[in-house]
Amino acid sequence: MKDYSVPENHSLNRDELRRRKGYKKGLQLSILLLGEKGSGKLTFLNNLCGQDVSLSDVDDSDIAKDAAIKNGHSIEDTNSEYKTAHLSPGLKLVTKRVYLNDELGVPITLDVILFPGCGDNVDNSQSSTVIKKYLEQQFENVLKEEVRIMRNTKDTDGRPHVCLYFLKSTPRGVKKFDIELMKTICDKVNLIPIIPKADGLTETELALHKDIVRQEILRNDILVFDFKNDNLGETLTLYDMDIDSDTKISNYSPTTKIKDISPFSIVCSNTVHTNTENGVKHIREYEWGSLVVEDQNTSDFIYLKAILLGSHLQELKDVTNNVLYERYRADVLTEKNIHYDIPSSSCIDEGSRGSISNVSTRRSTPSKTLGNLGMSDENTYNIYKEIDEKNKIIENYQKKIDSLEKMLTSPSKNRA
Ligand SMILES: Nc1nc2c(ncn2[C@@H]2O[C@H](COP(=O)(O)OP(=O)(O)OP(=O)(O)O)[C@@H](O)[C@H]2O)c(=O)[nH]1
Repeated sequence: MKDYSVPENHSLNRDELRRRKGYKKGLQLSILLLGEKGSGKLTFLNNLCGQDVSLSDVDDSDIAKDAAIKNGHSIEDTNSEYKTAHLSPGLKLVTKRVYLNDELGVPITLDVILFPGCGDNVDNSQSSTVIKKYLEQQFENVLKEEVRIMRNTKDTDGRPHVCLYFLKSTPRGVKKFDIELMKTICDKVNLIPIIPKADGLTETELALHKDIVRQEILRNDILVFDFKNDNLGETLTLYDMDIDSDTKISNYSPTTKIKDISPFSIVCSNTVHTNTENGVKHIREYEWGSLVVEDQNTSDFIYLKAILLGSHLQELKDVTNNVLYERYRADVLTEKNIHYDIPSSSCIDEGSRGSISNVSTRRSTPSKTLGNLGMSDENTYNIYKEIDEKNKIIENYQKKIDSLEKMLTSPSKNRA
């Protein structure tokens, strides 16, 4: 497995780093934000995007809604009333597409998915199931599209590439509901736990809460996105930033491993401060003074932003597609008794590293077709039937083309 940490004697320039991380291609990211009401999701989103992301003007063409509704679950899609999720019990689904002008001049399309009401109801027992089904539905959509002759994977791909899970600090540690939900979805989406509103905690409390979250994650076998040996220096270089060495109490250095600072503790704010020198900054004001959200010593916010929109954007997508989806795909096809060859050697390319190791699922030519399917599996049967029919049509056309070609190559014979 490749080690992406920067060797001590070689500092990568920006171009090399961009190439390594595939920074230039595929700058679209889908983010799922989970966490109880008031945990700071929307404020974080505003700060991440550098703009006011209003969720009240969500348009109907949003990516996730159809899949969830088709799935037959009681997700009530909502636009303007998501703020009242607590009044009308249930789980809602809100999606939003935001266009970002990335600071390095590369535009990014951010698809945001939220489930207002998640964890806020008196009875939350259905939330985990619904969200899991929703994620599976996204995988299923891609799988169905893949076997079609005329594929349109771009428009049917609603898979979130990362789930930021907001874990508010409580005197009793992490809530049982949050643990259960993280456990349920962690093999379907790259999970990154977040401690929001870190300004409400003293340094000791924050360290303790980080520790508790880490322990709960380990104890409950929750798979979180694995940053391997990636370090902050590399991540910040991509954002044309260095570790702020001027500051009095910087806990981090360029060689600090990202995995060592997770879960990310963040401070966010909706108060915007614009000045010509530093551009748009967000300020959190207190009686005793103010904090700049984007400052490195305020919280882990700026590191998280650089990771999501820079250094790890492509990797989050690669792991979603090559690890999480491939595993789902292998599971589904095995369950449906479709004997695809699954070689024992791993095919996850070197760049596609992630939280789930030991996944060895390679797509290869199907070794069996229609005749091998269990007839009870109507859906799969229909898909393959459709393929067979389309293949026949193509064969007929091919025959016609062949005979036309023959006519053209021997005109004299035909004329005679
Ligand atoms: N002190 C402090 N307050 C914060 C922080 N982030 C957000 N808030 C405040 O917390 C409140 C709730 O924030 P939201 O961003 O609306 O939270 P949310 O999770 O989107 O809530 P819902 O939309 O109701 O699900 C707002 O008043 C924010 O200003 C933070 O880092 N520190």
